[in-house]
Amino acid sequence: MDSSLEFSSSLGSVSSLLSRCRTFKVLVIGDSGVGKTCLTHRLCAGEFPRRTEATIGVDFRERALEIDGEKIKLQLWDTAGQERFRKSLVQHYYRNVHAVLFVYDVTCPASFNGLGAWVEECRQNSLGHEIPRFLIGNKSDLRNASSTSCQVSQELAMNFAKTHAMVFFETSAKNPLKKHGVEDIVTAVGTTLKRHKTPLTANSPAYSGSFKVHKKKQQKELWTCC
Ligand SMILES: Nc1nc2c(ncn2[C@@H]2O[C@H](COP(=O)(O)OP(=O)(O)OP(=O)(O)O)[C@@H](O)[C@H]2O)c(=O)[nH]1
Ligand SMILES: [Mg+2]
Repeated sequence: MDSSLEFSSSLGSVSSLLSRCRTFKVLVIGDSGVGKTCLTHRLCAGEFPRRTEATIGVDFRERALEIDGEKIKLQLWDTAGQERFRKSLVQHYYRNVHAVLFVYDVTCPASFNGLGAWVEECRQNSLGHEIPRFLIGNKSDLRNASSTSCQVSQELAMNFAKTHAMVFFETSAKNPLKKHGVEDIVTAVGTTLKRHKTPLTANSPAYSGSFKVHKKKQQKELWTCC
């Protein structure tokens, strides 16, 4: 081979190596209507979607970030909360997961009480205890608007997080105050994963779009609510 050609092709592979970054699969689970889609939009695009529909199957979103000089990518799997839209995909959700975000709605105690079932689903799909878990109470902007009897206290959530070895955050995908910013979540997940020693997917293809469960007929949205 021509030596100049050889040199330029090896330069090409070096630059492609440099542009690769470790990609981590982050599963986002929780009851329907807690705001997983809005939250992942906020984490990845920095905005609150004007309108959402119940997720069918899974939607993929990516967020690139830099931690201590290393560029990494979080590949967020925004899963369907409704059983009928997720059941055939559950095993795919859990394959090669690097972290899990458990989301509930702070103004909907039912969604908090439902967390046990999500922890159980993780167990049934052999999610190891070494996989970092994060508990996120969403819709904190509604705390002042709803009565305290219909809210999940931070103390209760912190106890749950402690029992299940989760890192706890409360935030709002709609109106994140600086104090409860979603960037803190991104940084915490990224920092934890960067340190983590699990095998990583390097150079994995960029995911975007969605993977739908086949629907027989269009069904109306069903939000769990208080
Ligand atoms: N006030 C407020 N509303 C929110 C917030 N996040 C989501 N919502 C609203 O909650 C509803 C459900 O949000 P989604 O993100 O679609 O819920 P989901 O968890 O993805 O639901 P599934 O896809 O069915 O599992 C929508 O009407 C959102 O506008 C928030 O932080 N504050
Ligand atoms: Mg959704």
